[in-house]
Amino acid sequence: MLPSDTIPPMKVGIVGLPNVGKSTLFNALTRAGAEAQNYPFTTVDPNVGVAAVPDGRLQRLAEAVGGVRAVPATVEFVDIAGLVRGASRGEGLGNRFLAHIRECDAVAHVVRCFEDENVAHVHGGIDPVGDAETVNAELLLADLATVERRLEQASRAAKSGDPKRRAEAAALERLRDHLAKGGQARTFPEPGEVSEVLRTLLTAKPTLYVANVDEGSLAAGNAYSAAVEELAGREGAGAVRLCARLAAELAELPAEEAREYLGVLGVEESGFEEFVRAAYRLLGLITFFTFNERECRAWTVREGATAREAAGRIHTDMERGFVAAEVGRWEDIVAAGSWARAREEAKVRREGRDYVMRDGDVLLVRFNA
Ligand SMILES: Nc1ncnc2c1ncn2[C@@H]1O[C@H](COP(=O)(O)OP(=O)(O)OP(=O)(O)O)[C@@H](O)[C@H]1O
Ligand SMILES: [Mg+2]
Repeated sequence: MLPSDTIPPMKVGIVGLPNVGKSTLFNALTRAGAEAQNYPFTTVDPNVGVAAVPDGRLQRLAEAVGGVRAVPATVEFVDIAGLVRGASRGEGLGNRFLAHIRECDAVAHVVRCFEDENVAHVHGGIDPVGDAETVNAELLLADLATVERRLEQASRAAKSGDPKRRAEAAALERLRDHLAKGGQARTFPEPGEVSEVLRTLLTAKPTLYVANVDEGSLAAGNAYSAAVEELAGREGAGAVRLCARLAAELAELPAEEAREYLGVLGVEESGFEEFVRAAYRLLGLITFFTFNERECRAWTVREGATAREAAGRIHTDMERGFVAAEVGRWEDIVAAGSWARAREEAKVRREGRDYVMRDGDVLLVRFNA
């Protein structure tokens, strides 16, 4: 039986100006030890790493189903080189990183919200909204160029008089005007008309702003992070607050020590757990669980996935030979203390292939190999 490695992992690209903390965040996420240094352009080739999705339910479920090993779901992160003004014209490392962003399913946009005179800022002062706009302007210009090219092709095709082609050209024209006025593709009001080109646009990607604050501002935020949250609200993007440096340091400590340190700062988490969860929500992903006598595992599927599709996440053979599924809720299994007990209590249902999975479902697949 082959694992279903045909399904690409969800990929989140980490973008932002140089020296704002992207690689530091990446390290915290993946503990991959990507080089984080106090000078711009430390990162030239994107680092790709896999992060476990923090999920407090998993450990409890693993205990209930027999005290087995807990295996978390994962998301892939790509640490992309710092973006500078002129990138859309190929300045700095221009086109290279625009291409890297294009390959991602979502974008985490890191903005500097910490003051530290030892860390150079590429444009002088701390100005997270201005920084974000600099990066966004480059992404927008790149998108505008893409749409202009498509519009040119569509206009030529529309000369034939084919009404479908003409409608397409008209929609592209409206999209171009939207971008030219500074609107991100994400907020274009008629996405249905241009869905194909939208898939290739950088500003159409689900975006999460990451306000990278100093340790002391983690609990309550600061004026910079508040401004970033407001910006995100205006743009239909998400926002989280974290301290990348702290998260990276804590990733190196034993769990108990890390918890104590966070307690001193008055927070439960360094913000990085919330970041992964927010990225997950942003992508419209949900988690389901499976278990056997060796391990209890969390899996990722898109919202709306059916039981059969979920089975395909585990093994292509399970999808192909799918017969039925037994489905329980994680909290019922934990409350019952075991799967067998939950079944006795009628907390486990039999479902067919078209059952729509819910976040927190525990799935046992019956299939013909
Ligand atoms: N929250 C924070 N508070 C203080 N310093 C921080 C914080 N986050 C990151 N730093 C520091 O900022 C510097 C730059 O970080 P990092 O190398 O991660 O930036 P980068 O965005 O990846 O830069 P580049 O675009 O050059 O690759 C490092 O010295 C790092 O320790
Ligand atoms: Mg870097």
